[in-house]
Amino acid sequence: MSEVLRLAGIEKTYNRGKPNALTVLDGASITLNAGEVVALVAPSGAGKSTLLHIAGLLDDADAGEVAIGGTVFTGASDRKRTAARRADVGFVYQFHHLLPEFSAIENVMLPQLADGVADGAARERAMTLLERVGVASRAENRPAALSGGEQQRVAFCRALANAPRLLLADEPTGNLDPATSDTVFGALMALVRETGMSALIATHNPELAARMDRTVRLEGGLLV
Ligand SMILES: Nc1ncnc2c1ncn2[C@@H]1O[C@H](COP(=O)(O)OP(=O)(O)OP(=O)(O)O)[C@@H](O)[C@H]1O
Repeated sequence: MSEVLRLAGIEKTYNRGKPNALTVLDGASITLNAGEVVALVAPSGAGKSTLLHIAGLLDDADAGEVAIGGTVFTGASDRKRTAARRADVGFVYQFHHLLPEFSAIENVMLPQLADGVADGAARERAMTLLERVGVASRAENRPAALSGGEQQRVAFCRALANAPRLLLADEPTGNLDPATSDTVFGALMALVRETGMSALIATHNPELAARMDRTVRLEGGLLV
């Protein structure tokens, strides 16, 4: 099976060499194969966000190897990392981070336009994604006019707009009430399964974790 993400022996210490140095990752390793959806569980402050940022080439590890689609990015130039991030990785955060001055559909079109997709094609793909998660009727509204669950669904569509092979999500429904979280998470999982992408999804919710293929726990800087 083809490998989509490999983290090998990742180490990260904040404030390295200072009295307040804090080692967050101390040899964390994981491999995600194509189509695999993995729950990342950890106590607050254990380093989930740090790990996801390193996996998504947003932050550098002190040691260890990050490979996406079999290409190793350790020591790669910023240009190469940015290109890989744009082409291969979709991010979803606890808060949607949609651009407030653009409509829902424009938010989903923007990453495609930045990638050189023509306006018409970008609009069509955005609409298809919004339909799949049940928010097509709100496409022309700005984020402020949408409910929290709707905003988060639009954020999922934006993360998947460029058909990345890897989705990294940090408590993607952590901001929603339990019932909404359950439905909105279902919409995300349906999209992920349909596209066959791999995903690493941080969650505190054991019920959501149980809906993924397996769970890894971040403990003492290691993934177990
Ligand atoms: N830039 C930074 N400089 C110094 N310390 C940091 C920095 N970023 C994070 N930390 C610390 O590293 C630890 C891990 O942070 P991180 O955000 O990765 O945890 P987390 O598991 O995502 O937490 P939560 O579930 O609460 O969001 C925390 O103790 C945090 O205070």
